[in-house]
Parts: sequence; structure tokens; C-alpha cells
Amino acid sequence: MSVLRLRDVTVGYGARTVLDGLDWAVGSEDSPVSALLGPSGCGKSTLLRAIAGLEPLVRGAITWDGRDLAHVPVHRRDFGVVFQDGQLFSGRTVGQNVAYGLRRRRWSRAQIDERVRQMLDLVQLPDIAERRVTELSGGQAQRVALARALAPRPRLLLLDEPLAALDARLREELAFAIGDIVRAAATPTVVVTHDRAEAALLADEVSVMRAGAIVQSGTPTRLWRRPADEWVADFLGATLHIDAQAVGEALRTPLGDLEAATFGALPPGRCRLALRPESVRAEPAAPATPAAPTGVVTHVAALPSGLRLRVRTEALGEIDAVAERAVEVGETVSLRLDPSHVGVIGL
Ligand SMILES: Nc1ncnc2c1ncn2[C@@H]1O[C@H](COP(=O)(O)OP(=O)(O)OP(=O)(O)O)[C@@H](O)[C@H]1O
Repeated sequence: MSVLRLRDVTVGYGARTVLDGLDWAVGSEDSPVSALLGPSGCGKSTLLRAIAGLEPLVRGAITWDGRDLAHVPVHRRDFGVVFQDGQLFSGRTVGQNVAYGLRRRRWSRAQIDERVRQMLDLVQLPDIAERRVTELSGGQAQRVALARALAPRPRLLLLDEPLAALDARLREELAFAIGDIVRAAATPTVVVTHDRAEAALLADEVSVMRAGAIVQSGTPTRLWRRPADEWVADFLGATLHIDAQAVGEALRTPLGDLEAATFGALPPGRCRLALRPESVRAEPAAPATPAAPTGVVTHVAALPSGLRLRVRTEALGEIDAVAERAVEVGETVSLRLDPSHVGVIGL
């Protein structure tokens, strides 16, 4: 599989630098789908536009298979692009939309018909070639936009927040589907999103972007388990950071001991842990030992995923936790860390 490499990529609007010496590589065999994840305004769309050839570089280079793209115009890059709202041609049918890039490339009528059929099968919308695009639901429209972008066999697909305009349930369903579709088409793909769950649903590798630079890349699991710093941990959903100390086989924390071996190689001495609400389990039962950490419940909310609590503790003040059994405000609970939801920062 071919690889897109960015080296020292710098892009600005007027005097303002938006991408600042950015290095990145996407499209490797192991990770055909890469997500670019970052908060609003960090430069994700600018980066996608620079890759597409729509923004000039102030400095640096973008190469495809080692070849510099500086003088390759947008239409010669053979990159497919899908934006947030699909941007289908509203006066045309679904089939005419999917055929658009093929007509421009002067494919024959028979080749176009066959490819349109293949693409609509791929996005699981067979039999709608004759339909007007104004009659489609939001999810169907995004599938058609994907079919249109993939039809001319682009060597790279760029998706800019492709699910942002859809409701939550459809977003999740389509996130899996888009991942399947681009892998089936064997097209390396970059998808821009500000939603960490969407990034994990879609991509093999996630790159976290902050203020014009990539701060960490890795599999979603790697990012949850080993966030590069506290900012990355928070952006990925951490609500608390605590100190921990490796002592023999144990990792000592203000919320009890963990088995150090669970975390793989840890540096000797102190480290910092990133906790999400799911990292802390609260039990209404009294603690087994007097030394076990406890807290008093101050808030309870029933979320679809289970009970979410806020608990006042002596050592750490108010912290977030989850509970499997019903608890009430004012109740004392024992607290236990769930190592499968604990991240170690900065390794
Ligand atoms: N055409 C432009 N002219 C001037 N400034 C721009 C232009 N486009 C973007 N910017 C600025 O560049 C910064 C990065 O914008 P960009 O759209 O790349 O961010 P983003 O991470 O995609 O954000 P979002 O998730 O909100 O779309 C923002 O501060 C934005 O205001």
C-alpha cells in the first residue's frame, strides 16, 4: 500500500500560522484508515485541504510514494474527498452523481453503468440509481457521497467530518459501515473528526492534533492506555489525574493498589495515571479492610451505560465513578480502580 508523508508542513492564513511544522504519515498496510482527531479550530480541515492541494504550503513537503506533490494540481492528485454534508448535485439522480467523476474521465457508457452498480452495491444501496438525491435521508446521502468519491478508484480518500450532520444512532451505524466500505475498496483513508468515539469506531490508527501539530498517533487502545500527556488524556475523556508509585509488584495509588504487571513496562518510581469515570468502581458494601478507600456519594445519574456517580473522597476531593448496584446520595461507598480503564500518562 502506498504512503502519504507530510514533513514540516506549515500553512497559514495571512500572518496567522495554522499548521506549524507538522510531520505525519498515513496509509500503511497495518493502518489503512487513519483518523485525525482534535478540538475545533486546531487545523484539521486545513490539513485535509493542504493534502488535497487546496491550500498552499508555506514550508515543508507532502509526498506520495516518495514523490513530491508540490506541483501536482488538485485534479491530478487522484484523491477523493467527502465533506460533512456530502455536497451531492441536487438536480441529478443518485446514479448521475456516482457517475460524475467517471464521465469527466471519459469512461465508456458500459463501464460507467457497471461501476455505478458496483459502487451502490458496495455502500449497500442497490436499486436507487434512478432516485433523486433530494429524496434521500442524511445517512443515504453520505453513502452516495462515499460511492461517488470511490468510483474513480482514488488512491487516497479524504473524509471531513462525514458523520457530523447525522443523528447519534445513525452516526455510530454509519461509522462502522464507512470503515468496512473503505477497507473493502482497499483505499487508504484519512477521516477528520472531533469525536473520539467516532475515531475509534472508524479508524485503525488515530492521530491526535492540537494547535496545528500532531501530538500522538497510535491505535485507539494504545491512546486510551498510554496518552502522551495530560492534555491528550483529557481530550480522550480523562476527568482525573493521580500520582502512582511502583513498589515491588504493586502500583500504589490514593485509590488503592493495582498490579503493576497489568500495565506492561512501567518506569521505576513515580508515574501519573489518567482516570475516566469508568476507571473508578463504587460498591455500596463496606470495604473489606479498614484501609480501603471510601467516599460519600454526592450525585447519582442514570446513564444508558449504567450509573454515574460523583463521590467526595478525603484524598482526592470530588471524583467521578461508576456503580453496578443502586446507591443513594449520602451513602458511603468503597472505591476500587478498574485497571482496564486506567491510562498511564507520558510513556
Ligand atoms: N480561509 C480561512 N481564512 C482565515 N482563517 C481561517 C480560514 N480557514 C480556517 N481558518 C482558521 O484556521 C484555524 C483552523 O481552522 P480549521 O477549519 O482547519 O480547524 P478545524 O480543526 O477543522 O476546526 P473545526 O473542527 O471547527 O472545523 C481556525 O482558527 C480558523 O478560524
